[in-house]
Amino acid sequence: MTGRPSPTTDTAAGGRGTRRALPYAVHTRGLTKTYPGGQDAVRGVDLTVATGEMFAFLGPNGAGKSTTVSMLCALKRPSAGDAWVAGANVLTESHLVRRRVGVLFQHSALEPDLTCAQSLQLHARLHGLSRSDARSRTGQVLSAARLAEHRHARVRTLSGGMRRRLDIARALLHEPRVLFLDEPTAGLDPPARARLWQHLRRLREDERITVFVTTHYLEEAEYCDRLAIIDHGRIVAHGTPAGLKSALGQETVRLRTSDNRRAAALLRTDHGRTAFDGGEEVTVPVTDSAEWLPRLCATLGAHGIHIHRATATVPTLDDVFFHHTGRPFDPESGTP
Ligand SMILES: Nc1ncnc2c1ncn2[C@@H]1O[C@H](COP(=O)(O)OP(=O)(O)OP(=O)(O)O)[C@@H](O)[C@H]1O
Repeated sequence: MTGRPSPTTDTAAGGRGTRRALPYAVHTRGLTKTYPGGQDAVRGVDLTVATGEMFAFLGPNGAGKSTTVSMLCALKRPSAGDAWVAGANVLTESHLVRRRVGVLFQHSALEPDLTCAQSLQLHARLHGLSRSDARSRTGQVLSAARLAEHRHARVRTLSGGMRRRLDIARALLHEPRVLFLDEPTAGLDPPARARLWQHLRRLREDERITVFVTTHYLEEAEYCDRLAIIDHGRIVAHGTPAGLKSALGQETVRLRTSDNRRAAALLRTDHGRTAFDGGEEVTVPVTDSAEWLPRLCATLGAHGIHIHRATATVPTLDDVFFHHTGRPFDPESGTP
């Protein structure tokens, strides 16, 4: 890979004042990671994330999200392929990559017994900031995190959501260009998750950074400009949430019947539809539910299957996942 021109070539030295507008914050080609022992965690990932985007990397547990993030942050070495992040190559310019990215992993890196300000100043010093710069940058990131009034509170006394905001503040201390967050909402209740997303959107505007978030919550991917779905180490779909859904050109008919298993089998054989028995209901992707709903119900009625409930819905990201993988999205199901 050495010597190949980077699609995000950046000759600026770094630092906010000298940043150049790069077309891509992240660009990968055939990015691959095979762990010792033969575990193929990431299998030839091609990905582009535009500068300034809020990007979601969606996949079930074990799909390869954390491994990809680690390679993009130059913390794990790819087994094959190329990747550039914020204009630097992860293999040949790993020191630049590490300087230009902020990363938040699932476990907090903060010292529970220090105060918020002490902990951040310590990390700022670890990034090489002078004592006075560390103090002033700590003040800035605490304000951006809406935690200025908690600066003297001990880290362990913060709520889960506040702690995550403080973790994000820590990742922003050295003014990264790309912020990677690995499942930032894990362990938070739904209202705290919604507040954290609001916070991320505000930060993206205020700090003018690219935000790359991994998640296994389908609804969180909806908050992003674009997303990629990873499954068993491969990208199965990428695009805007609306684009991915409309590309299906489908609505979903949902039927609760007296015999879902038989109903799904009948719709497959009689109508050639992809009918899935999800236990509670049968789902059938169709192009026009107004046309298909009566036809499907008539077929089931003719075979003596009673319909308790029939509804039609526009596509969801769940449907997108199903379309590309042939199975419903289950956060726990990704391990090869
Ligand atoms: N250090 C390692 N050695 C061997 N296998 C690993 C290692 N780290 C991860 N794996 C395996 O690689 C695959 C991808 O793991 P990874 O953690 O990247 O997935 P993930 O999508 O981030 O999952 P989660 O949502 O559970 O964090 C899994 O099968 C996992 O068991």
